[in-house]
Amino acid sequence: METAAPAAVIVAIDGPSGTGKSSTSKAVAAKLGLRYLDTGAQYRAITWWMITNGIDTDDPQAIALAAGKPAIVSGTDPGAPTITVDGLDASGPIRTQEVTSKVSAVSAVPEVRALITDLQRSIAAEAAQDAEGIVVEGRDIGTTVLPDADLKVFLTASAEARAARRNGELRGKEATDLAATKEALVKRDAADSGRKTSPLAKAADAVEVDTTELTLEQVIECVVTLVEEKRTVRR
Ligand SMILES: Nc1ncnc2c1ncn2[C@@H]1O[C@H](COP(=O)(O)OP(=O)(O)O)[C@@H](O)[C@H]1O
Ligand SMILES: Nc1ccn([C@H]2C[C@H](O)[C@@H](COP(=O)(O)OP(=O)(O)O)O2)c(=O)n1
Repeated sequence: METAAPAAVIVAIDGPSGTGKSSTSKAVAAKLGLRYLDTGAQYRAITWWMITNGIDTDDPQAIALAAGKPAIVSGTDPGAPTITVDGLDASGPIRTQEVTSKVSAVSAVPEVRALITDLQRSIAAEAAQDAEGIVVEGRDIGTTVLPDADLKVFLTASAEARAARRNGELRGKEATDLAATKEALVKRDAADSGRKTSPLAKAADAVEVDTTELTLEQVIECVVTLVEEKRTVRR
């Protein structure tokens, strides 16, 4: 008797900055043969385009008018994720402090969210058709983008732990002051949680994992187990 191919699995991972979403999502997707989408990179990409095209990032109307202009393309291989804007590799420029400081304002504009949300849904639908599924990480994936995801995980960690992790990444490049990193991170979380349109929030049916005292490997293992449980139930 022929067995039907297992249905694709859709995993949503949300949480504040520095909780380990990107590292965990990439590793889980690689281990389980799934695709990977970093939605924060897409909001960073549109922010970078606004800055380089002279759009005032404090002017929501100007942002809304320009939102449809850049073509943002995400590559979803967890081993080598890519992001381009109008065909240009944006992976470096989207990580500057200038983009980080402006991304919350740009991503709060409803027209930006509508466009990027559509893009995210089409990437997830394609992965469900052509691959074994996808891990999508961000702020509103479980609540708004993919409310029917098979598994929703909400990662948390203390602000101190998150600031220390971020400083570990920045060391030797830009600022390394722990208090300043923590302040900037808390400010961004507050903006992302406080905006009107699909704020950073835990979905009611998400599994919350506090990563403060866990190693990255422990978090990855925890999420892999949760995905495998879902797959077993459905097979
Ligand atoms: N549980 C953990 N323990 C220690 N460091 C971690 C842990 N999870 C992630 N990190 C590190 O913290 C930094 C931020 O992680 P990242 O995955 O980019 O978080 P996010 O995507 O939530 O902003 C990275 O340098 C990563 O290696
Ligand atoms: N689904 C998402 C993902 C990110 N954003 C916005 C809000 C975040 O502060 C920025 C940047 O997200 P990103 O995940 O790259 O941020 P960090 O890796 O935590 O620094 O994008 C969003 O509004 N919705």
